[in-house]
Amino acid sequence: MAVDVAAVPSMVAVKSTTGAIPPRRLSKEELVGTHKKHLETQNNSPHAPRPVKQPIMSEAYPASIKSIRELEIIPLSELRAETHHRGKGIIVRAASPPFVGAGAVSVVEDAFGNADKLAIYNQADSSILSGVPEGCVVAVKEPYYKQNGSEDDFMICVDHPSDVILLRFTDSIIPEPLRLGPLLKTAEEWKNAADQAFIEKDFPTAVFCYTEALEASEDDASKPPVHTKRAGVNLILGRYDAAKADALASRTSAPQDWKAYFTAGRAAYGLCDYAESNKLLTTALELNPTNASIQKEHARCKARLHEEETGEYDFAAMLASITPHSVHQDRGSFLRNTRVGESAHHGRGLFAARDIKAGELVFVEKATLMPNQYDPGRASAALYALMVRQLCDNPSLAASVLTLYGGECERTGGEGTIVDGAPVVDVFLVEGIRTKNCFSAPRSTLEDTRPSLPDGLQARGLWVHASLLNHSCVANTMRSFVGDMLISRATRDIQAGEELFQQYVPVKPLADVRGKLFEEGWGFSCGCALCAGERASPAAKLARRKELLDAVEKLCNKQIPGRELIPDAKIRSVDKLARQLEEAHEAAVYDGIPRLALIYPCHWLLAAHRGRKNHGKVVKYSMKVLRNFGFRVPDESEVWDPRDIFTGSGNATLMTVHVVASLRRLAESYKALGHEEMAARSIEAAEFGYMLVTGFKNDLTTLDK
Ligand SMILES: C[S@@+](CC[C@H](N)C(=O)[O-])C[C@H]1O[C@@H](n2cnc3c(N)ncnc32)[C@H](O)[C@@H]1O
Repeated sequence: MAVDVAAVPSMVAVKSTTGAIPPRRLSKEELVGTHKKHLETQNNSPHAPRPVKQPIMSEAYPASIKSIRELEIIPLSELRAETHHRGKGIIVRAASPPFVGAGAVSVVEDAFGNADKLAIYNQADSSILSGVPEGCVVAVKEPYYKQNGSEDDFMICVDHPSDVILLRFTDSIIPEPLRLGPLLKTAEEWKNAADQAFIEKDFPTAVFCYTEALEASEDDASKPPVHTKRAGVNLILGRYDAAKADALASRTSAPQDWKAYFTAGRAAYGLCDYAESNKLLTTALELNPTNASIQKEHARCKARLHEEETGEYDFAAMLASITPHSVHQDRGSFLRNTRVGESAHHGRGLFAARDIKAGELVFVEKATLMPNQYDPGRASAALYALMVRQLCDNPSLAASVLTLYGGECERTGGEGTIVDGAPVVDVFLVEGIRTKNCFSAPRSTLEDTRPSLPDGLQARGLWVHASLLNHSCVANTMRSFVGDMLISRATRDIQAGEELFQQYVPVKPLADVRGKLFEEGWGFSCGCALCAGERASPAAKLARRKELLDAVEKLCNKQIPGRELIPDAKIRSVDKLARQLEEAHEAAVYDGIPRLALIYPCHWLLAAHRGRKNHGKVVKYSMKVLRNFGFRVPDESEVWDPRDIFTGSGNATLMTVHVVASLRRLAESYKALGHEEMAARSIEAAEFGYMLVTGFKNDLTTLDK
């Protein structure tokens, strides 16, 4: 089932019945009656988009880490309202087809003749439980029972996908009255049913039936072909861990084992484990050296290993390959310039594994998870849904994803472990990790710098390596995107062993506004050279800077002039405010750090003088803009080398596309003033800066298009 996502509002309403067994609940007939009406609506619009129920963190509760076999099985009649039944479980049979919306809602019955409603959320569409078939028996671990509207209307609400398990028909835990007995008897019958489901493209059912075939099989010799088939279906479903395990289980020590190694190699490739994939494909090739499919996959894998090793990418070709339907790049991640270590600022951080020169690649990382969803109303929910799905489908992901910082979210320590055959996935932890670690990414940063392309649409993604970077407003790395590839370059020379930082979000000019953003969004107080430096400035000075910046913004309408002629009087007014603002930056505090509040007025003056072809003034204000970003430039336009600003400005510079734009204006005016050499140097510096911003060498004229 396609998951088309949008956030779903919470329906929680804590009622007076909290903790009590409800005196009355809807009867089975009432439940079925209402359910049928819902099903009729569903049947009228079978392809309606399926929303995602994104967790509400204030309602967080941990996923069960117990096996159903450790829990006390209770009847539905013992469920208490608004209660998490710790230490308890229920076993129920679906007595209706599901109503499929944000979750799958079914009428269920237990072995004691009770009926109730069961709502299962957050199941991947690769799981049968995303649409609980009528007649199947499920166990719900440590269920939560909630009021659902009217006084007698309740439902069992399962948020964590691992809190519900589909029981095999032969499972001895199923109480007698719920037992149907196996629908099919022999392994052969199950295999045939699986083959049929496969033909009908019902892959989750095919996996279920192949699993039953393996369980029903009485001789080991008949199992390898079933493993081979289940491996193939798991590969289609993107369940790469299971596909690899099945493929390896299908080996028989015969030359035909090349198929097993080939499938296992493709599964390892799907997990982006190219070293493992290479090993498996090499073995496949040794067993079947002339097979063209293996040769092709092997060559592809080698190309990924080459990228991982060298950091050599054809970024322009990658960009050209992007279409609205395809943003994912088949590339390896180049991470060897960096290492993970303990940060003095917070938890883990990334460090330079060698000296890295300004402009060099720090790392290039393929997204661990990034849905092709750029709709602002859906991008976050899509990433959340993908994270949950992948953690269910590929338990090996837990090692990198679930160890990421999750904010205040409580952990039991059991997250990611396999219980009752499935990984424990706590949706609140997943959401906590998403909010603290995800990045927004345009389809391409280069395209995003075009003034004529103002859509500003961004997907949300998770890059597990990049998310280990701590924040600094004056970061020594800068990220850009080509599809789902994150490119990180050094904004200045970095020595081996130095901690690497990135800006989490564009930095706000006023220290208090900026600080609040970090505190509220990520729970930290920034200690970078800029923030620490500005803390030494008294509140009265900050208030003065705010007042003056407000005045300039109001006077100029927060716009930047184009080529139009701005009246002298207005230029003089802005100039006066800019000088006062400059005076409100104490020399002792701001020596060697950016003066962000001055960037807008200087940028405005640069543009206003450009409109009047006042080239000397354009040079002056371009240099001021650079200075205010923290770059070391002389006060006056003497002979100097703009190409040195990235390496000779200390460790407190701030890099954005506006630096590039100012360098271009500088070049233009130097040229108009006849300083050809200075113009050429400025252009070289602008090109270098544009490479930092966009991730690779690009033509500056894109900024005019
Ligand atoms: C994506 S994580 C960064 C990696 C993190 N240090 C870890 O151990 O996984 C984001 C969290 O790191 C912390 N953090 C990031 N930059 C920081 C800084 N400059 N100072 C203090 N804490 C910081 C904040 O708690 C933030 O919510």
